[in-house]
Formats: sequence, structure tokens, C-alpha cells
Amino acid sequence: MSRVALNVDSYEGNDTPSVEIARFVVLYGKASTRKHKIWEGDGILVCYGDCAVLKSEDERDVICRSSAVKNLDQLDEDRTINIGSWSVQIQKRIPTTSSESMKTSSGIQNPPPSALRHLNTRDPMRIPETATMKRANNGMSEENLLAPRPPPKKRPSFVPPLIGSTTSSDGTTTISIEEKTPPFVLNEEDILQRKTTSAICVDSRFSRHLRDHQKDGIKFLFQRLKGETGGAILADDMGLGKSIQTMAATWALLRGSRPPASQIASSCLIVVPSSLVNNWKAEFDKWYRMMRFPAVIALTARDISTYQSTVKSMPYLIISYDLAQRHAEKLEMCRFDVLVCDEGHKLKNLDGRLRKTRSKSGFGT
Ligand SMILES: Nc1ncnc2c1ncn2[C@@H]1O[C@H](COP(=O)(O)OP(=O)(O)OP(=O)(O)O)[C@@H](O)[C@H]1O
Repeated sequence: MSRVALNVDSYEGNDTPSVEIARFVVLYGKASTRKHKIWEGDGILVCYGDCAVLKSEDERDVICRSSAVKNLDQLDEDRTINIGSWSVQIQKRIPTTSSESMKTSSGIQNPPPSALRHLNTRDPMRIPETATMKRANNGMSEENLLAPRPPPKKRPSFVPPLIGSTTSSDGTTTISIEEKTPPFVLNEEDILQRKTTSAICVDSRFSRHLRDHQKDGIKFLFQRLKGETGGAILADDMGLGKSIQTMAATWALLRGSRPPASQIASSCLIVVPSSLVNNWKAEFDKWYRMMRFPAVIALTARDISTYQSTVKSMPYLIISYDLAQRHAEKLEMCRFDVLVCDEGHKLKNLDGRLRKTRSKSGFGT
């Protein structure tokens, strides 16, 4: 994922700016150079003429402020920017409260660019009213413009679709998933148009969060993997959600297509660099909590044995390359149906045993 360097310096001002230029729904987390960033929450990024304010989702808390976010046109969906010590990923642009109030009275959605020039001052409370602005305001007084903003519309907060995980005394983590709603058929349209007969089912709570490119990726993976000798490389850019696509595509394979059709695969091995085992666990925690759809995180050889005896209810085994290489024979006995290799280029450094681990299909990300 590309990063854009915006002109954001620490903003010390305490004044609350009044006129918004842009407003975005964002994900935010502490800025880090880590490849796999963990977002800490949903938030709102409000851009004023001379600063940007990152707020909590309900807008009660200000998380950080920065001065002069100028390249607003570069704030596309999925763009990640750094604001102070926070990383922010733009989810979508939403109407500003200023534009809403202006729209009601004048039908104009955004202040014209010439007006914005004047907003780029340290004290937006004292905007010199220009002729252009007068037209834009359509007789609206400055007082009205600065009137208290309507309370922000409450956006439903992110609810992990799948809830709850357990850690047993031996340290094995299982994530159990309880299916409550009928699955969502990702390729309903293709089926209606008789382009395909296999429905790609993903959990409906899962599906409402998927972005279009992710739906395409899931369809691609599913189509490639459902064959006997399928394989695929998912080479999306960093941070575009390859993990969620992997989870959704394998879910469709493991849980079968539209009921009562039988499942296509019954076991899935996910091999990842040691440094990313916890990220995968966190990703599973985030998306699959409390559903009857479990994963075993292999930290020792014993976990592989546990997995063997519980594979029916826990079809995923997540393991590091190091451990997988050391226990390749044991893994071979599991006869996985699907093999996922995160950072798949690492495979070339392994000796032949893991590569020979039997799987009907597999893919790398
Ligand atoms: N549709 C979505 N809705 C909400 N959050 C999402 C969505 N897709 C991905 N994310 C979140 O974005 C973050 C980055 O996703 P992920 O780690 O899967 O990216 P990636 O493509 O695997 O990146 P990398 O190439 O760095 O491995 C994760 O925290 C993930 O939960």
C-alpha cells in the first residue's frame, strides 16, 4: 500500500476550528514501521483549513491534531497517512458538518475554492467574508455558519463478526465460531446469469465489511482452488487485506458452497513467518471470534497432534515456517486439502520436505 507524505506537523493550537473542509471515516493505530499494522479503532478525521483533527468514532475524544493537511485530493480510500504519532487509513469520505449546514440553507455542498483559501488561516473564526462567500452563503450570516453543529450521526461501530477465543492449559489457542446467520453468496449474480453453478459462500457478517477488490480476490482464489490441482498467488499490495481474503476464500472451501452442498475441503494449513504468527492470530481474533470455525495456533509439535484429533471442528492450523520445517513429516500425515503460504517467497529457502507436504491445492500471498 502506498503511503503519502502529507504536510502534517504537530499542531499545538487549542482553538477549535469551526469550518470543515473535509471529513473521513478512518481506521487508526499507533504509527509504526511494522508491515502488519494492527488498527486500534475506527475514527473520524476532520480537516479544517489549517489543521486536521483525528477523533474517536463518537467524536467525544480528540486523539491528535496536526497542522496543514493540504493534499486533500490525495486522501483516497485505503490511503494510509501519518498524523503525529498515529497512522490513519482512510476508509471513505463523508459529508462535512459545514457542508450539511450550508446545503440546507443554500443547496451548495462545499465552500468554493476561493473561500477555502480564506479558511487556511490560524483563526478560522475570523474569516473575512468575500463576495464569493456571500454568494455561497446565500445571505447566511457568519453567526449561522458558526452555530453549534448538529450532533454527529452515529455510525454503527465495528462489531467483530465472529466472537471469542479460548486458550487451553497447554497454550493451544482455539478460536471457535458460531454461525448464526445464513451465509452470503458472493457470486449470486454470476449464478443468476448461469456463468457458474458453484456458489461462493462467505459469512454474512464478514461479507458486509468486504471491499470490492477483496470480493474479486476471494472469487479468484475460490475459482482457482476448487479444482483438483488449483493454485494461486494473491499479490495485492501491502495492507489491502490479503488475510481477510484468505480467510473468506478458505471459509468458502471449508464450509462448502450453498447448503446442503458438501464442503470442498476439510483442512487448511497456513504457514507464515514466525514474526507473523501473532498477526494471524489477531486477524482471526478480529474476524472470527466466537463462531464455530476454529483455528489451532501451533507453537509446539504437540499442537500438531492436537490438531490431528480435532481437525473436524478446527479445520485451520497456523504454523511458522520454522516449526513446519522441523515437523514436516508430522504435517505430511495431516494431508491438508489447502495450503496457504504467507510471504510465499520464503518457500524457496526451505528444504524439500515442506514443499512436498501433500495438499490438493494451495496458494501464496
Ligand atoms: N474490509 C476491511 N474492513 C476493515 N478492516 C480491514 C478490511 N480489510 C482489511 N482490514 C484490516 O486492514 C489491516 C491490513 O490487512 P492485512 O494485514 O490483511 O493486509 P495484507 O494485504 O495482508 O498486508 P501485508 O502485505 O502487509 O501482509 C488489518 O488490520 C485488517 O484487519
